[in-house]
Amino acid sequence: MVPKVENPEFRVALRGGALLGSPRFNKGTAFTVEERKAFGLTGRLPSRVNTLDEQCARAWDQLMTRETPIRKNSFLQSLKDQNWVLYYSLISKNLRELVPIIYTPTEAEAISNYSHLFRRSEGLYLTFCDQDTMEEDFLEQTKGRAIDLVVCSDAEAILGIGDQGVGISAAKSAIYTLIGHIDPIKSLPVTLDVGTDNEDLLNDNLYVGWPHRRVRGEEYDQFIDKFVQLVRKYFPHSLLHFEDFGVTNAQRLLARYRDQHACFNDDIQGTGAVTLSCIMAAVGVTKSKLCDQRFIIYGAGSAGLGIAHQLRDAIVSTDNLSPAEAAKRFYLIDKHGLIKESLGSSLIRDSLYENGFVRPDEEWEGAKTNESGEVGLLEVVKRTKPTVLIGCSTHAGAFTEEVVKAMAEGCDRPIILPLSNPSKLVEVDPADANKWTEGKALIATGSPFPPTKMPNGKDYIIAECNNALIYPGLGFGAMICQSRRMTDDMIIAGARRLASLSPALEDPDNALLPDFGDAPGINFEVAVAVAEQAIEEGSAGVDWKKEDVRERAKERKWQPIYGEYVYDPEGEQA
Ligand SMILES: NC(=O)C1=CN([C@@H]2O[C@H](COP(=O)(O)OP(=O)(O)OC[C@H]3O[C@@H](n4cnc5c(N)ncnc54)[C@H](O)[C@@H]3O)[C@@H](O)[C@H]2O)C=CC1
Ligand SMILES: CC(=O)C(=O)O
Ligand SMILES: [Mg+2]
Repeated sequence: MVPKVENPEFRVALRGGALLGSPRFNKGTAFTVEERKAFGLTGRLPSRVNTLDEQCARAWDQLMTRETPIRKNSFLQSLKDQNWVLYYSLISKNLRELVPIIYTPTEAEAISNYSHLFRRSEGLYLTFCDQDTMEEDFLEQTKGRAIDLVVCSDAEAILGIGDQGVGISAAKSAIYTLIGHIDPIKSLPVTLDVGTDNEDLLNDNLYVGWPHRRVRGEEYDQFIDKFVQLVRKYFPHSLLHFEDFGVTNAQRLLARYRDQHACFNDDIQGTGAVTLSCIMAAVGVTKSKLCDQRFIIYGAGSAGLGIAHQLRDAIVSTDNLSPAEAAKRFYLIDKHGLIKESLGSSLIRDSLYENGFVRPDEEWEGAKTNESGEVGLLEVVKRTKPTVLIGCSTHAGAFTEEVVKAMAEGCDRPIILPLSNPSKLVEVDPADANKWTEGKALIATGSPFPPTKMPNGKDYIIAECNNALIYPGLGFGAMICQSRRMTDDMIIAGARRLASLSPALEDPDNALLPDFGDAPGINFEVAVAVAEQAIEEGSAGVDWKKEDVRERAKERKWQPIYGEYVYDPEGEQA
């Protein structure tokens, strides 16, 4: 049954302790007197019946007694384990304050301590050594559930903190619910545990994942394929979201499966989309065009590749350039310096080469290099005079004063996006970038940062250019219209809609992207744009019409409010 937005009614088969132990159905002290009688709860609860608002007030007070972000994160995790409606309601009412607690930056700390903070399992764990029972395990966990969304990770490249063995899917799933209105019972976070190469975890007796080196090659591919085929078989209309895979697997898996199923790689496509929106807003402020920009992308992994492709495609479609011409505007840098022809071959560099992103050697003759012949960021900045500098390298502090000042010499309003997460890995603190450019830089970051002061004393709000500002809407849009694919045009439609809602379009001194506090409404608009595009290109379900999208999307929104329960031994159980 799809709950309606107001007063959803559920037929529930659970009673007593089992009902209080179900985070989906538990209401705690908000069970009404009638429900307490019908479900055997009268003796299990204190007398007073609370409203959801009262419960939120109590939970907020308790949360505030936890002094550090990580303790707040643990408290909220426990709340999620107990009562979904209360958890999502509390965070929805305080999005700006609490998203940084359950997502970047605090979630990075929680994931790196996953085994030590572990209390209760969440979602589906598929472990390489148990793959003989993969189908049984999959069915057991999804029994009776109409899954619309599967969020999976093999945890090889979590945020900027690398191989963590286990983690992230549940946090990304929660953001889908908070910002994208997706019913949590329809969303399945999946941990694909293929081992870890993280020595600290392998040597940790409390490590809860599979204590084995990462499985790679053919065996890895077969394991992932077995999982993807289960998703396709049992939930053919679901969206399959890949998160924080290592860059090679991220790229390969997306290419392999995106024509078979609605697949989405958040680090590649979600980051590409939100960065495109941010830069569209910034070029609106500078009154220039996308094709007028010179882009340096510092970090050529999943995020860097996704950003380069998304920007290049947008230049092609907006400014009518050929892909090869558009690619000439980009300078990509990885940990071996500027990616130019003589840097040597790798799967990633080869694919960059095919797409025209590798710079010709002759262009760099005479450039200053290090002893290994690599051309570093400062030299690239000095020689190319970029208008846009994007960081997705995990290299904290890489955008030094010298780099930022060199950039500011070459353009009036440098667009500087240090996107690495969590906050401690940011390529430049926005306050420094603002100071070194005398307030001229247009800045957005991957994790939240406080506003900085403009020379005129006004606050400059640092937009959060994080894929979480767009992936929930992209996903919701694809899901509601049962799109068989997540196409590039659907993603661009979502990115354009987000860009059109930028506060900087009305006031050039305002943030480049909307505030996270407004993310649910913004993502609803993104979802509508995505579904409209899916219908236009024939990817959506047959009964979808563009003019109905908005109303139908509204009906599908999940809200954190308590339903009314009727006891029914044949009813829902989890
Ligand atoms: N704001 C957002 O929405 C997103 C931010 N990110 C962040 O971007 C960062 C990178 O993530 P992924 O692309 O997934 O990682 P990745 O491991 O796929 O790529 C990292 C890239 O940075 C390069 N790199 C590493 N150290 C470097 C150094 N010292 N100098 C120059 N280049 C260096 C590597 O060669 C590689 O090309 C992470 O901090 C991640 O949290 C990733 C996805 C979304
Ligand atoms: C935001 C995100 O997906 C990352 O940092 O990996
Ligand atoms: Mg990620």
